[in-house]
Amino acid sequence: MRIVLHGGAGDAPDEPEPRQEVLDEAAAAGVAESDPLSAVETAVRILESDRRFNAGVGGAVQSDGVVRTDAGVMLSDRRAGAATGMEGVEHAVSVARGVLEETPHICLAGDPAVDFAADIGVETGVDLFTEETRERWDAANAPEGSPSEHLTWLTERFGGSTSDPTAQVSDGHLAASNADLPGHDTVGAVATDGETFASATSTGGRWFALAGRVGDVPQLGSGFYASPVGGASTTGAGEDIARVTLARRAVGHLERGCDAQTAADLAIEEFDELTGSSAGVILLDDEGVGSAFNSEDMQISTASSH
Ligand SMILES: NC(=O)C[C@H](N)C(=O)O
Repeated sequence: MRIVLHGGAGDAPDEPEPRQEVLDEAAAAGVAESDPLSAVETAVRILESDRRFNAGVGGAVQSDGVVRTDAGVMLSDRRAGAATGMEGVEHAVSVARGVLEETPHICLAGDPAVDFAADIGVETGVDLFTEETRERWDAANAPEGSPSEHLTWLTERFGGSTSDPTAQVSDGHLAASNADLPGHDTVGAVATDGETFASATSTGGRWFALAGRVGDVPQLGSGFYASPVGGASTTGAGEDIARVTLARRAVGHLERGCDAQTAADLAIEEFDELTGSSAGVILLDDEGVGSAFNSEDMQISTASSH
């Protein structure tokens, strides 16, 4: 088994060493599994449980003061599952796996996704706040009121208009890093046993997004993708990642014959040109690993059992 993980693209983390240790521990636990889907699930679950990452516990808070989690998983044969907008679900990746394995669908959302999680034995009702995220939320003085009343307040904090692509081009780099808690970011993994690739990505989304916002992570081809030649997991400004279907784009470069590093570099170069925003990607193919980002930092870890 071979695996590569990322701990999110964003500002330089304030606790790089302990984060790296957790990433390395997750990679080691992943390669010990017997199939790629279990490898990515096991690795991502460890990261979801660590408060230093924006996934599961420690996830970003939406404009109504709720942490909602999202995840997606995909296999080389294009079976896929995702789950989004779940309150109180730490292990979104396991719900996404459940959607892949147990349903004829590729994505479940909101309260019904939480009910499905409970039905398949994924713990629900978990407090996803940490001391740090609680303090940050309390200091933000969110206004009471309807979603439209939240918009002025959140647009200032979210870092620019997300409905105006021109604004994203001019200040996308700022927008991506502005709102996120430094060093707390989306997590993802890609693994292979030499035959099948599995990709997984999990997140709490972006800080101060409008309640109900769904980013790239549970969108097939944006936050995650796999095909017979390899797999990808992305991180960064989700609206912009979705605009260019970054994970699909990166795997497309593998399909056209690029090695994993060239494919990752090309995908981020194109993303940068098209959106002016910030993102990162990890890729795995038969030969090796690729990773690229245009944010300040993106920690990764790789492990192999042979
Ligand atoms: N930090 C991240 O990677 C956030 C994630 N891509 C989202 O937009 O939901």
